[in-house]
Amino acid sequence: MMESSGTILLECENVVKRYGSLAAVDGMSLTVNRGEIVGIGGPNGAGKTTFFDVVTGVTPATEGRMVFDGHDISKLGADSICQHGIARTFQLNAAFESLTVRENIDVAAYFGRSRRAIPGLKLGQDVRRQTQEALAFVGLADKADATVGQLPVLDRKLLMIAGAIATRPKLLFLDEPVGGLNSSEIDHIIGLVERLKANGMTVVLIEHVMRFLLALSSRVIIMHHGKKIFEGPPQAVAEDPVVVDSYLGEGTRKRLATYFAEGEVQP
Ligand SMILES: Nc1ncnc2c1ncn2[C@@H]1O[C@H](COP(=O)(O)OP(=O)(O)OP(=O)(O)O)[C@@H](O)[C@H]1O
Repeated sequence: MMESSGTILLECENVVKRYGSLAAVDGMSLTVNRGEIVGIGGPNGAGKTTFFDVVTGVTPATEGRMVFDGHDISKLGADSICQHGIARTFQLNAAFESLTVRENIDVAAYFGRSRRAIPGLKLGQDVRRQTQEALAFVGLADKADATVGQLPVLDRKLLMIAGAIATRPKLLFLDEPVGGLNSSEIDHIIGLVERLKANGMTVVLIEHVMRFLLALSSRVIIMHHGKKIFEGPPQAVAEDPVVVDSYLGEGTRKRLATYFAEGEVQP
């Protein structure tokens, strides 16, 4: 079997990112298998977003090796990495405010999967189809002609996810996809990510909302000070004394224990 069709989609080995004397990411290794959802948690400043930035080429790694779908992407820039098939969303809304929903997704679909030497933005049928599919998938088709600046917060989150999936990625990175959302909006995004998984998407997500992280992830990683301090199934997160000490605290540990025991109380 060729490496590119094997089980492993992404392999990161000993990734380090230094900003001056600070090792924001300090020797992270991570393997992501096709079709799984991996969740990353950890306190503010743990290095989660920086890890995403390095893997998606937003900033170069100081050290380490990253292989995606059989290609060494360690030295590639963000555009090439996206064209290889990794897409991401950002913690804060990243969109062209004065363009419409459709126009924003067109831009992602146009630039996302092929190298465009002359950015003429002459949209072909393929781009239009990708945009339409992404809009329909996230449920924004009715708002395609709305200006982004007028959208409520949930729709903005959906827009970012639509932009990412319009590039037809093999791997989707979601950075705090439910930050700032209320409980029913969180449920809405849980449903959407479950549908992505059912459609074969591989997802790595960062989230502080434990209910979201634990409901979706088959494997959870907790980072602290740039390092992985825990990796295991969601049920084991709150059992880990180091995670409870450095991140969750005793109150959340108890809530999570009840959640897993009864499946009712929301952490
Ligand atoms: N461009 C940068 N220049 C200098 N330091 C940075 C830069 N980006 C991040 N850092 C630092 O790296 C560390 C890790 O930050 P990062 O944003 O990755 O943490 P995080 O785990 O994503 O936190 P949060 O949960 O608050 O989003 C922090 O100390 C941050 O101040």
